[in-house]
Amino acid sequence: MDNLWIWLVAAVVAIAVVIGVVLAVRGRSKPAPVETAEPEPQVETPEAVEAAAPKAAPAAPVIEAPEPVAGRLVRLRSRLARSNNALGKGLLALLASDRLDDDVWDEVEETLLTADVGMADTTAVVERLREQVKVLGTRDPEELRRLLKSELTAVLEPDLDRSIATASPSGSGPAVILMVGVNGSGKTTTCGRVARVLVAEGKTVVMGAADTFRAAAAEQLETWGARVGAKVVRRGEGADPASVAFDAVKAGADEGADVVLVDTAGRLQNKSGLMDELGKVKRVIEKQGPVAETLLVLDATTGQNGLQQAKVFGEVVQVTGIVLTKLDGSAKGGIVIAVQRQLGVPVKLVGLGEGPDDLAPFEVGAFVDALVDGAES
Ligand SMILES: Nc1nc2c(ncn2[C@@H]2O[C@H](COP(=O)(O)OP(=O)(O)OP(=O)(O)O)[C@@H](O)[C@H]2O)c(=O)[nH]1
Repeated sequence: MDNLWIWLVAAVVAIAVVIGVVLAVRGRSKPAPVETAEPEPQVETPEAVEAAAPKAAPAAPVIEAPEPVAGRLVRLRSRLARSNNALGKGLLALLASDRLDDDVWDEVEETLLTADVGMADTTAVVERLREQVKVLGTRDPEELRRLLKSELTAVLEPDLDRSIATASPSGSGPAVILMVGVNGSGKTTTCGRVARVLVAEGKTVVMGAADTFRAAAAEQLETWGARVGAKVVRRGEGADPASVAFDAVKAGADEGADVVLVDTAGRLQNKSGLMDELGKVKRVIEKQGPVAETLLVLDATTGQNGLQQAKVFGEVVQVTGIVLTKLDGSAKGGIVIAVQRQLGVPVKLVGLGEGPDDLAPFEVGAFVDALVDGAES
């Protein structure tokens, strides 16, 4: 019996040992526990950081929407009136004098001349006014105001076509608009502002930076292009302006653009060189088709001086419209009358500030109102 107990105990111990061994072996073959320790810090190079950073999509250029074009002159009237109040007020004060004698009429004439109206138109306006006042025998201020406005309106030829051509005269291909004028007059700014309006009207526009004389001009145009959503064709500084203009027109034609705006250089240090260059730009463009519009950009603050320079341009390229810039900075609104009359070309656009929407279609009625009535409505 004793032996039986000994054997039983031995058997239990043996079984326990076997089970222990089996469990120990299993335990060792278990997968190692997942390590939770922090990974070794790695040295990050700027390149690695850049590569690891999520790639941001290139920011789409923000295309700006311009203010409506219609009625801009009325909206910007205070800019005009600010510098021209003297003309209207001065004239009306004179006309309201107790006695309208020769001296007063001489003063009326002088006021118009000081406002840069120019000799021929001043004489014409004064003569007609004198006659009307005499015939009507009126001294009523409102009637005099009406007469003055009507005479100024007449010399500004309100029936001239002031639209900007946006169709090619040949009927196919883009309408090419050439921007000419002395440097600093505002050609590049005008290109950008016109493009801005055209794009907003749903037209596709290509701009050619044919002012290769001044590198900043091409950059300025490119900035405008990005803002308004218009492609800009440019070459390096000193490139042949005519070839840039040609390439811009070709790009416009290839892409089916509606309008190609060509910005040109305007330095006058070497007048004959400049004019030769301008003539060549036009000729080269015309190998692909006629120019739809040649806009002469004039700085209103240069007065009669600017007019002389403008005439030189007219001898080389056939100017079809005038853009009179910086009218906000000129106290001589009468220059509009002189420019149009002496160049025989309509003023189509006027610049009344440096802002992107400060270029207004010229409207005779709104202009004369602002000139005579000043800032009051
Ligand atoms: N106050 C005012 N400034 C204007 C107007 N139009 C243009 N300017 C400013 O005139 C300066 C010259 O304008 P640009 O467009 O560079 O002249 P540009 O004719 O292209 O000059 P170049 O490239 O040197 O031939 C800029 O500072 C414009 O902002 C305007 O109607 N009113």
